[in-house]
Amino acid sequence: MEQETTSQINKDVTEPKETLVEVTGLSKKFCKDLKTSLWYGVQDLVSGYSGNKEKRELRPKEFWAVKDISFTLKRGECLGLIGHNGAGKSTLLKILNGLINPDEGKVVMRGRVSALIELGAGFNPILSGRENIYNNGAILGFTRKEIDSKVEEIIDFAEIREFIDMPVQNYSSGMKVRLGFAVAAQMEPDVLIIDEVLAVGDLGFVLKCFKKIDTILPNTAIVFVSHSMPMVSRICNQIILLEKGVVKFQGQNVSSGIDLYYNKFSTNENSQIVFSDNSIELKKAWVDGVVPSNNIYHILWGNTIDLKFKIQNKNLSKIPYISLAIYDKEQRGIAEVLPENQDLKTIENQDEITFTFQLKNIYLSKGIYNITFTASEDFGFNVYYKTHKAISIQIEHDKQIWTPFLMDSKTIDVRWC
Ligand SMILES: Nc1ncnc2c1ncn2[C@@H]1O[C@H](COP(=O)(O)OP(=O)(O)OP(=O)(O)O)[C@@H](O)[C@H]1O
Repeated sequence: MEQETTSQINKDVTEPKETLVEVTGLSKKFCKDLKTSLWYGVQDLVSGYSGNKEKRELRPKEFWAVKDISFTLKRGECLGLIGHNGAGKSTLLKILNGLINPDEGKVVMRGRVSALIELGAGFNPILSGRENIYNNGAILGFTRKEIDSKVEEIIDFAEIREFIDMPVQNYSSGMKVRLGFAVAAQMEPDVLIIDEVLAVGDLGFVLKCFKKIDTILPNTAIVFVSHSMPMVSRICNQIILLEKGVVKFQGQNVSSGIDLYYNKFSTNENSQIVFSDNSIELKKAWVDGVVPSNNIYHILWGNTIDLKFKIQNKNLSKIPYISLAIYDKEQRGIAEVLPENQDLKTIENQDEITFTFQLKNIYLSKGIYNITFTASEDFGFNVYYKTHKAISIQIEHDKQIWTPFLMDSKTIDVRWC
C-alpha cells in the first residue's frame, strides 16, 4: 500500500479541494478456516508470493471480503460506507488505515490520517489516557510541544479529566471511545476514518462528535462506517453500499444508497400479531382503491388515502377503540392516528365491522412505512388486539429526501427589504 504523507498541506478552503484519498481496485481475501489459512500462508512464503505482485484466483475456502473497490475523496468530502454485517466495511477501513495489506489494488492517502476503528485500538492498555494521547500524537507526526498545546483540549473534549491518569485498560467502553474520538478529531487530521464504535458513546457525546465532525469536515476527508442511516444521511455527501465485499451502489445520491440498503432488509411478510386476547380478530386490512404489490400499497406523495380494517367480534359487548401508529423503516414512530368521537356502541358476537380512517395529503417522504393496528377498550388501556404491519405503504415521489416529512410548500414572497 502506498501512503504519502504531506505535512504542509494548504488548508485554505477557498483553494480547489485536493484529493486526499485515492483507492483503486482494492481487494482483500480471507480464508474461512484457520488451519487452511496458515497452510496457504506457508505456501505463499515458499513460493515468494506477497501482497499485490500478481492477481490470484481464490483457493478452496477463500473468499473476497472486499472486491475491486475504487473511490476518491477530496478535502471536505465525507464518504458513508454502509452494508449489512460482514459486508466488508471494517476490512476496507483497516486497509485504509494500513492495519492490513490488500491482496490487490492501491491506496494513496495524503496528509495526516486519524482513525477510530476498533474500541481501544491504537491505545496501549497499560499506559494512562494522557500517555496514550502523547503516543498517538507522536505517531501522527506531532512534536511534543504541539501535543502539549492540544492535550488539554483533548481531555476537555473527552470529558474524562478525572480518569486521564488511569491506565486505559480500566476505562469503560464509552470512555475509550471518548478518548479515541477526542484524539482522532482534535489532532486536526487531513483524513479521518471512523467506524461504528462511535455508537458506543452516550447520546450527549455522540451529538458532540457530530458537531465536531461538522466543524472539521471542510478541512478533512472523512470515511464513516455506520449502521445508523440517520447518522449517515446527516454527515455523508457520498455513499458506498457494500454487499459481500462488492459495491452495490456508489455515488453522491446518499438517499438512493440508503433506500437500496433498506430494500435488502424489507420482507414481504404479512402482519405480525403481537398481542391478542381473542376478543376480536382482524380479518382484513387494506388501502381502499389501491392494488398492493407484494403486500405493499404504493401511494403517491400528497395523496389522500382511506385505510380500511375489517374486524370480527368474538366476545366483546362494545365496539373496541381503534388506534393506528405509523412506523418508518428503522421502527421509529412517525405518527399516531387517534380518532376522536369513535362511537363505541354495543355489538353482538360474530358481528363484522369495517372501520375506515382517512389520512389526508400524506406528506411522509419517500419510503416504506408500516401501520400498527391496536384495538382496545379505550385509548391507552385494556388492549384486546395489536398487530404490527397491518398495512405497509410505500410513498413515492421523485425527490430523494431522507427526513420523515417533505412538506407541501411554496414561496409566497421574495423581496429586498
Ligand atoms: N482476519 C480475518 N480472517 C478471516 N475472515 C475475516 C477476517 N476479518 C474479517 N473477516 C471476514 O470478512 C468479512 C467482512 O468482515 P468485516 O468485519 O469487514 O465486515 P463489516 O461489514 O465490517 O461487518 P459488521 O457490520 O458486522 O461490522 C466477514 O465475512 C468476516 O468474517
